[in-house]
Amino acid sequence: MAPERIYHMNESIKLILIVRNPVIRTISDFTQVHYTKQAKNKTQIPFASVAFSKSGLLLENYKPVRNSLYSKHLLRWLKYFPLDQILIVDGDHFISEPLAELRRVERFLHLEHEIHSSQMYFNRTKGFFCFRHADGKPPKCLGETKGRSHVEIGEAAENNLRRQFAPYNEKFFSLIGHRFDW
Ligand SMILES: Nc1ncnc2c1ncn2[C@@H]1O[C@H](COP(=O)(O)OS(=O)(=O)O)[C@@H](OP(=O)(O)O)[C@H]1O
Repeated sequence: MAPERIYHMNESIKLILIVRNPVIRTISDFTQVHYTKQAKNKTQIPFASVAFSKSGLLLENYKPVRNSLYSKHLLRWLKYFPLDQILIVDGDHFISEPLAELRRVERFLHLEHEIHSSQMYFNRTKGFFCFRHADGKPPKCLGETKGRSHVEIGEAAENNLRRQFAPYNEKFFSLIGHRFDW
């Protein structure tokens, strides 16, 4: 639905897709669900019971899982847009070297380099890079719901996720002509 609508709005639009290791993305999403439930005093459900069937199969419709099946989503966009209109940003690399990924975004959009290395600094308390405005305004980190410690889902669940994401990852790599170390 969305790709078709956007295509009709502007078929030469440039799209940016940010991805990270889908296992970590799923746990990150589940962590978000966990804290939202906690804030509402709702019962927490263990990861394995919502993400896997009784026999251990990945439940592809569980949102944190579904949104991490990149090949499925990308295929829908590729029906309307060629790959060279889509920039794939490496979200894991963005965490450790944000400026390098931001430069790629600037190049893709044919923008001048507006962000300088002096504006990105590592905030030890946050454990992530934060941003200094050029005009001397106070520096800005992302909010406290970004970059929290993840809920422990256990090694077996992580391995199960890794194994069942693998074919989707392979499909994604072949669609984009590039591999990630997931
Ligand atoms: N500089 C900086 N500061 C804080 N967080 C950073 C930063 N760069 C990347 N990230 C990662 O961004 C993740 C949150 O982005 P999301 O796309 O999940 O946000 S959103 O909830 O969809 O709005 C968030 O995921 P979690 O660590 O799981 O919270 C971060 O790992």
